[in-house]
Amino acid sequence: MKVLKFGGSSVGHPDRIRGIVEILKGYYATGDHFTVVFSAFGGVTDQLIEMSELAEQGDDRYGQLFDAFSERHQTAITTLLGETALYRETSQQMRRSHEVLKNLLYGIFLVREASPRTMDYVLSFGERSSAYIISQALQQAGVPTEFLDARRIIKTDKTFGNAKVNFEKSYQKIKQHYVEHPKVQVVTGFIASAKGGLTTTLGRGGSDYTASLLAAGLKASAIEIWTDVNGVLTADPRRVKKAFTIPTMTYAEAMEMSHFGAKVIYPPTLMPALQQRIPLYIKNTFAPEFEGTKVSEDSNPEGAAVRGISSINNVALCTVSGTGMFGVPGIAARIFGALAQAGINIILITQGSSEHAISFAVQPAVAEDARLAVEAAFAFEIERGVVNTVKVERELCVVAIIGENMRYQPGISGRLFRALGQNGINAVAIAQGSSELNVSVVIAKEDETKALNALHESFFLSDHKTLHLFIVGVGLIGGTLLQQIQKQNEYLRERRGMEVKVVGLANSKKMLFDAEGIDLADWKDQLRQADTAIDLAVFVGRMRDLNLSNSIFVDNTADKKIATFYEHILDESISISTPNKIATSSGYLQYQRLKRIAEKRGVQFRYETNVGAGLPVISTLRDLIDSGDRITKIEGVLSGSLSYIFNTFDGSRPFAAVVREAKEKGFTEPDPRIDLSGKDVARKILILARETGVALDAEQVTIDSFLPQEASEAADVSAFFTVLEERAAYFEQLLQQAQQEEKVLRMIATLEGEIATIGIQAVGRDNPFFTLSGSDNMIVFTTDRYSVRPLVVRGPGAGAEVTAAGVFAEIIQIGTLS
Ligand SMILES: NC(=O)C1=CN([C@@H]2O[C@H](COP(=O)(O)OP(=O)(O)OC[C@H]3O[C@@H](n4cnc5c(N)ncnc54)[C@H](O)[C@@H]3O)[C@@H](O)[C@H]2O)C=CC1
Ligand SMILES: N[C@@H](CC=O)C(=O)O
Ligand code: NA
Repeated sequence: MKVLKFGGSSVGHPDRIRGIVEILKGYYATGDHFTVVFSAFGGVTDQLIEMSELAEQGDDRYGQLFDAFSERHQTAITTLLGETALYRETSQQMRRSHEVLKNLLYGIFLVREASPRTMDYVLSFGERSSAYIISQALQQAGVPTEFLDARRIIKTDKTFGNAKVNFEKSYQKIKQHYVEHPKVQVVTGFIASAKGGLTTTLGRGGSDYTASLLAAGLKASAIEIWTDVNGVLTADPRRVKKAFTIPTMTYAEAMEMSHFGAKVIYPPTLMPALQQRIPLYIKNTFAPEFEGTKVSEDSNPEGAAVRGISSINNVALCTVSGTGMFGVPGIAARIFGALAQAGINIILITQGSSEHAISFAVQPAVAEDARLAVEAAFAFEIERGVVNTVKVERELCVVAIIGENMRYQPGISGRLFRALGQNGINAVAIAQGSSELNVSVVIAKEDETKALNALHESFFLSDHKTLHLFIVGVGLIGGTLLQQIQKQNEYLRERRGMEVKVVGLANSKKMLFDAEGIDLADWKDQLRQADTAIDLAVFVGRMRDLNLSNSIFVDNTADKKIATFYEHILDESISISTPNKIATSSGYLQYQRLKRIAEKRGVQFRYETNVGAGLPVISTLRDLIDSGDRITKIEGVLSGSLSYIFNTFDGSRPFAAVVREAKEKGFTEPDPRIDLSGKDVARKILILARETGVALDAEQVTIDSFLPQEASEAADVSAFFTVLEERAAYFEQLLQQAQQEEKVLRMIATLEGEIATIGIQAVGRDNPFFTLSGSDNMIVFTTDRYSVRPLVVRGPGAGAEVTAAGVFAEIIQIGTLS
């Protein structure tokens, strides 16, 4: 024998009931014995409460609600039974029953009173109507059924609203009834009766309770709870989009999950069945073929350590502290005694072993009462200053990981706190029961969704991670990056288990957000049509408010302003990847501060493309230093555009034309004067110096400019090109001089000790920089270990594809680390 229960919205509408009839027909066809429990049609219990309240207040609008109630059931009968004899019988029977309810409501209206006893009777009409109608529909579908009013078999005391079951008597009646009634019994959930035939109800989760009592009384082989979701999920799917069904879990785990508000089952009411170890299946009426969740006592120590993640979304944390608490027995008893006396339920308790403070979480609504109760209990100590007044912190929530197997696996808490820490979520209080069934952490309420997602990703989807990108600047590099992401997303998803979503995008005019990810196929149109003007402060505010896990800010501009927001962004625990050199090459103190904040917040501040574009220059330098090498000299051709210009300028075209070409090819900075003046190279050698630990500032880099003075002083880019054109002969002369000596021109940067210099040099065949071509960069590291033959990094050091790819790779690295 199996006990099935259908409830909530799965009995909300005749169409859905038809689905249930189909499921039950299937059961009947297999020849298995079963009985089925129904709760009232979705929303009906609340409507009955509302009618009674109106009637009690003398408000005759209760009549309209009653009419709607009656109509709803008649419509269900018509829809389910059509024009048949059974329809007429059912409809009439229902009218007779509802007439009683109508009179009852009128009685309440007259005496202006709805006692708990009366209310239980009123509420019984919900289950009695639904179970009766469905039993008739099943009969019509060929399943021989009988409607069973559970008041006949479940006996309770007279605690109306939440009656206590007389198990012995109920089990006996259940057994007897089922022996005498071989047809499929269609049972009303939630209701029972007390001595004298008085109607009672079973309290929260009442219909589950009915099913559980039947299962225990009948020694059933299984209970199936049919609802409107795919079993118990790893997390609340409204908050965690990637939550999935937990295929098996233990009773204890199911109880923990439900305590935290996974509303699928209400285990306290399932106790009778659980005590007899009857397995429980949670299934979806809308997807009957789906396996759902099996809850049983089988635990599998080999299985996943964490089964589910849950939260309580609003708590207040009260802390009692003071010097008078250390080593004094009875303090905890007094605190919790006072709270018990005030009728306050405690959600979580923590005390550090210094015994200096005890914290407990309660519902915010009772926090003030809790404070008063404890302060009254400790009035004497508070007056003497040995116990402090109670500190109440609000706007908090509790997130918890749940699983029986946690106790077998070390490292679970480490993972928990790493996931929270990397997302900038501060743990206010921590509690873990010694059963290790759950680890609970109190955090800020605003971080709840982010925390749930971060934890879910960390424990269930370690091979499935979503990165949330906020990209500012969609020029050459930014635009190419978006193209690369769009092209590579499928590979990353399938091969690396990584989803890269661009959730914020801005150019110099507009900004655009979509937490689900902006469609990269037409980001240009979307940005053009966006109605929000770019405002960086607002952009940063939105990043914070969206509060998404694994958020990364990508600055693809050359703008100074944006760099001023970096500190704030890192402080919000958002990582940064940028090709923009402004932040790293401005004041040394700011550079240091950014690194410190990133470290403090456990996020990444990365800028590999600042030097050598996509070439691994900064990472190589870091590897050398981290592994204990000492840098003695760095020499390099660090400008892609100058490299290209000198490799291309052969006298056949004017110098200005070659510079223009370098700009068109995307090698120069948005303002090419920055490259030609040596400023860009100066920034790069400065960054390398800083990475080696030399605290240089820009003024300390000596630049030996090769530009004629008028070019250096040109007011804007167009004036600059005019000067380059006018001074064509000057550049030709530079070239000829080099050519006469069979040399080539190179802009070379050098760092030796604390001295950084930059200058143009004519180099011959014996010089390693001689052979460079295209936009090549070449960085030569001389170190203690690489002293005779230095370590060399060489390759294209500018250009859209290689630079964007460098940024993209860095984004993936950040994602892998987080
Ligand atoms: N082009 C290259 O080969 C390399 C470039 N970089 C760096 O990459 C960055 C971007 O360079 P490109 O893409 O070549 O320049 P770009 O001029 O093509 O793109 C920059 C974009 O940023 C936008 N922008 C400027 N200020 C903005 C603001 N406040 N808000 C929103 N958008 C803003 C501009 O409108 C422009 O579309 C620069 O910092 C550059 O130094 C780094 C390595 C190599
Ligand atoms: N404009 C730069 C691009 C890379 O940072 C260069 O020419 O090297
Ligand atoms: Na690089």
